[in-house]
Amino acid sequence: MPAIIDKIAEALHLKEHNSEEPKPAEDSTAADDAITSTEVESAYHKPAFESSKVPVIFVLGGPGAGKGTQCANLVEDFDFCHLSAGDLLRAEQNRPGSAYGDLIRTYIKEGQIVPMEITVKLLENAMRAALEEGRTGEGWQVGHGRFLIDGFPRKMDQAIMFDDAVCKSSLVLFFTTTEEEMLKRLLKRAETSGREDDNEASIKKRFRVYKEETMPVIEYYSKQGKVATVRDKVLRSSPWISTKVLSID
Ligand SMILES: Nc1ncnc2c1ncn2[C@@H]1O[C@H](COP(=O)(O)OP(=O)(O)OP(=O)(O)O)[C@@H](O)[C@H]1O
Ligand SMILES: O=c1ccn([C@@H]2O[C@H](COP(=O)(O)O)[C@@H](O)[C@H]2O)c(=O)[nH]1
Repeated sequence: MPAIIDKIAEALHLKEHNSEEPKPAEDSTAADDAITSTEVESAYHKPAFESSKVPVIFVLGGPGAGKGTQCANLVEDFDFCHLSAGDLLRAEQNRPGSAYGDLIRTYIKEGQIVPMEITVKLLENAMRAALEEGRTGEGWQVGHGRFLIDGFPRKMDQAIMFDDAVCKSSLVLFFTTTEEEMLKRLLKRAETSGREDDNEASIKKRFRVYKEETMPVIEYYSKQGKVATVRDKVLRSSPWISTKVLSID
């Protein structure tokens, strides 16, 4: 089985892994029983969803790296609910009566990152709605579900807010290719996408924001051993075939 599937299976608790095995209780002393203020605080500021019941996989990569394309494959393979942060923002932008429509439009056109409170709330609401839908399938039962969150977190503040307040992420799938290739793909996509940011000026701004704001997020999760990278040379050999057949380095 290719390594990427192992990583996903582990994130979905389908696979045995040793790192978080509960340790058998040892004889305790009064000192051992003391609780720290950090423990008390974290008990009162729990994320909305528990990662053991609701595994979340972030999907990151530059604009046009193929995140959305590969997510569609993973949905079929693993029964994920796929939430694209960009799609949720565009839906909110176009929702009649939205207080944030104009703000979101301006940020997207400029390739800037919308204030985190808006995006994190949209994601939390969408997750809650999916969990309450009564969906069936692998990983789905009352209070349980599995999510692929595409194009998020784009910035460190979002990553921390989501992990703390919504759900601790289990894995980051990182799709990477050259800027030249991404530009070519996005200009091609522009012929049909109707996206206001699929034009050369916006794309260049998105590349800059990606390097300055999103790469540090990938490094942050990488240091935690949570990143699985899929490189373009692997993707290119089978671009339309499920990630199932791909390997990672
Ligand atoms: N491996 C690939 N080889 C060639 N073209 C691809 C490949 N993957 C995706 N594409 C095409 O490139 C374009 C961008 O892909 P996609 O929308 O999946 O990227 P994305 O990373 O989700 O982009 P964005 O962040 O801008 O939403 C699409 O038109 C898609 O059909
Ligand atoms: O967390 C996010 C995700 C996206 N945005 C804005 O949306 C556009 C388009 O995102 P795609 O993932 O390419 O659909 C992005 O350039 C940002 O402006 C965001 O602000 N926060």
